[in-house]
Amino acid sequence: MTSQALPQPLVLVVDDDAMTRILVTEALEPEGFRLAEAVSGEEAITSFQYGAPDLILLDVTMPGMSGFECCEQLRRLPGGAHVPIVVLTSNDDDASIGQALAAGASDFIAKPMQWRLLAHRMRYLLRASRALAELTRVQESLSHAQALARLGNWEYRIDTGAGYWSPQLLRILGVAPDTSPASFDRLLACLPEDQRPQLLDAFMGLHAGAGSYGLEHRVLQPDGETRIVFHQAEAVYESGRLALIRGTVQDITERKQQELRIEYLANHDALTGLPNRNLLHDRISQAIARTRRTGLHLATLVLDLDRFKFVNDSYGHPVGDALLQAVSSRLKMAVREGDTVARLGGDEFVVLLADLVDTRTAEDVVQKVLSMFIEPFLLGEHSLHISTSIGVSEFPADGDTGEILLKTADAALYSAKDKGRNCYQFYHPKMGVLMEERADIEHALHQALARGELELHYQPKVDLNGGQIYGMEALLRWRRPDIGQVPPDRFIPLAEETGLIIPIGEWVLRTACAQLHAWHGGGFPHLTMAVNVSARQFRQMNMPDLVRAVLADSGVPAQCLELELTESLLMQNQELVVRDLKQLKEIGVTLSLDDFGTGYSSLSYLKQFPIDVVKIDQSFIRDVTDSVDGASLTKSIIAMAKSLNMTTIAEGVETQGQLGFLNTHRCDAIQGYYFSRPLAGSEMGMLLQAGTQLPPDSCHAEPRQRVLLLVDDEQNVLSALQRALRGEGYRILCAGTGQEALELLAIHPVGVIVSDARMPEMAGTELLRRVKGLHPEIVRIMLSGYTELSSVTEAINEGAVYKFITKPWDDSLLREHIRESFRLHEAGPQRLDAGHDGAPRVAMADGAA
Ligand SMILES: Nc1nc2c(ncn2[C@@H]2O[C@H](COP(=O)(O)O[C@H]3[C@@H](O)[C@H](n4cnc5c(=O)[nH]c(N)nc54)O[C@@H]3COP(=O)(O)O)[C@@H](O)[C@H]2O)c(=O)[nH]1
Repeated sequence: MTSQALPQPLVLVVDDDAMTRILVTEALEPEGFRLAEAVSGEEAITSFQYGAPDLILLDVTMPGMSGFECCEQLRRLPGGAHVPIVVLTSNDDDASIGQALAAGASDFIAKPMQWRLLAHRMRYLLRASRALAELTRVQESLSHAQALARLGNWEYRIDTGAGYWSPQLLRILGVAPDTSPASFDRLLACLPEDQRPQLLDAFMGLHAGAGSYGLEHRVLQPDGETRIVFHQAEAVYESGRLALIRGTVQDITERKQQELRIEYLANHDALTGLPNRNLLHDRISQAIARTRRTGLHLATLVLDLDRFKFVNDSYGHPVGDALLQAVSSRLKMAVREGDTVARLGGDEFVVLLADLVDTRTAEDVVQKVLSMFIEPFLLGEHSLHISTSIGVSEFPADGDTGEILLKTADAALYSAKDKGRNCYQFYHPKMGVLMEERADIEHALHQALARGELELHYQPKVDLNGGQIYGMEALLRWRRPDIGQVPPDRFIPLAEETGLIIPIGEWVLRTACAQLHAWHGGGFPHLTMAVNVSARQFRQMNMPDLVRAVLADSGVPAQCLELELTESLLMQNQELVVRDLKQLKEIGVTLSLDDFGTGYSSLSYLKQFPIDVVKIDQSFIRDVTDSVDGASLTKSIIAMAKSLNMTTIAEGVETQGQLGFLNTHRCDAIQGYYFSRPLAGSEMGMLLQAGTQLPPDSCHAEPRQRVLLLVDDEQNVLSALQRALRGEGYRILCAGTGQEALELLAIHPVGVIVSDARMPEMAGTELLRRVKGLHPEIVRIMLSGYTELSSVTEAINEGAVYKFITKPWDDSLLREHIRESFRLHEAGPQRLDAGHDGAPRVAMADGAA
């Protein structure tokens, strides 16, 4: 801003002498000043409060209030501290000058005044006053800024040794303002001892020619508090010589603490406080570097808790978290101070063992780590037995970087898990190949379903009460192009891990039900289909909803679908599992427990679940003929299952001896290579058509009860037939109409039907035609008088009627024909069809053929 732009300055002239006031006015007004007048000190005070003059000319000798007193009062008024006050004194009155300056005057002018110079003097004073005001403002604002930035500054003059510390620096150092010299030594003394050499070196560096320094250090305040500061200083040269060193000290404690917290969080696991993956990688790199130098050994242990998921699911996440914390404490106890225990996430921990004398020591520590899991973990009211599996890799044999060491230890962990729980495994190169294979399978599995590479095979289940196939188990197969069949054990766990089990599991259920529906329609209406559902699959899918939808879409009756569940499934979150299993039972499906005996559950534990069938695991069956344990365990499973109203099926039956054992001990059914391996759908169809069954001497002594259906609209005929057949051991069902007969056939495993020819609504011929279509395996016998022979002949020729018995019948012949028909039925469908092409099949049961 230029001087012209400034408003005209207002000068207050305070003098009891009118002449002086006039002369001042005449000297200043033409020079651009405005003038105000006061004739006394009192008037000057009032005038100042109202007029806010820019400058005051004050006579010292006035009646009433003296100029000195007036000056003092003006200084105390708001806005009066900085206004320039020029006192008018006599030329030789040195005492008054001193007194006026002491009273706060800014300057003095001796009378008589040089009027010509007065305006210049006034302007100069005003400029000086403004500069002073600006300087004060800048100082205040700097002081505020320094306080805000927690930034103090200091100066040190080399020639005089004089120094200056700003108030903010004093605050940072925790030092009260005092008269002690603001020397560099005193500043140095504010640092903790261990950090003083660092600052001293930097300071000496300035003396030696370095232009500046900047360093971070701590200061120790007298009350013991430590602050962290960023300290900068520079050398100032005058005439080529070092004259001054000045510096700033900024308190960065809070920022530093935040940085440290952020750094901590970035490097540690929040739940356990253990180093995380980030920090672990650093530690491994350091350990590798040290091992290279020392020639000692380094081992990396990767641990995974066994059944941690089960703990989380069953007891909830707070218990899971507490378990992880307890595990981290035990792991720290198992290793030395310098070793690292880290958590990579979930239930995966890493222990880094550095400076080992040899591999044996690593093995000893691994054993020690395992032993840390012997005692149960006490978490609130829970006492949990938890074990861990450990994979171990060593530097440099198994990898020369942290990444590779973790990868190889991971491969070893997989192998340890494969071996079973609670064990460890050192890395071997062939495990790396397995890991790569795993990654490859995972990649290909993503496309397998869409590319139609999955298929189902079916393994028959055979009823030991008669030896017939009553159902089958669907077993998933993956035919990888160029590679061939991948066993389900190799890809189902991966499908579970990746979530692919959801679409794959649905595909299995739909495909199995569609195939079953086709077989039902193809003459095997009582077949059942078992589908495997793993624990993870059950958890990830809404099984009741899916089963409802698939049954509705496929048209398969619920009773014909069986779900094979695993024990681990029942050990999951019990409430939810029981709820879903109950829903499945309401739908009507059969629930069976797969691989029974391999898990932890006892049969009595199973009572709480709505399980219908127990599948005895093949590991027991393998031993039944040559191991007392295998035999007695299998016998007790069969006995206990029966006592709980569950049926039993033995899986993995491979030999006649095993079959004989199971038959003798009344196992209900068998499945295994002895009868048939899992077959492709078409092969299974052929096996069904062939009516393959176990030889009668391999089955229970009494064959399955024969079911006979009698159909006649006359009750007395039905009664007479029942009387004639009493004692034959049949289960006899009776129907009064064709419709009623069809309904009974849908529900019961009827082997032979005997129907009257002449009935209202549906004639016997029509009924047997329909039975042929719906249940071709049932042997159909017509009961009729000679008069209906012509209509019956047609049905006979169509194959709808297998035998024709005339009324009135001969009881003993009737019994013989029906026995023969049952034998035919039990021989299987191909025997029934054998008589189709021209062979005589009409028998006259009254003696007529
Ligand atoms: N969740 C799903 N799991 C499935 C599905 N399909 C199969 N599986 C499970 O994979 C495991 C391995 O199955 P697989 O290789 O098919 O082996 C089965 C039979 O082939 C085999 N078996 C049958 N009889 C014998 C025999 O006499 N000896 C012998 N050594 N092995 C035999 O046993 C397996 C049958 O297992 P199980 O289910 O326990 O009855 C297996 O755990 C399958 O459950 C699927 O669609 N979903």
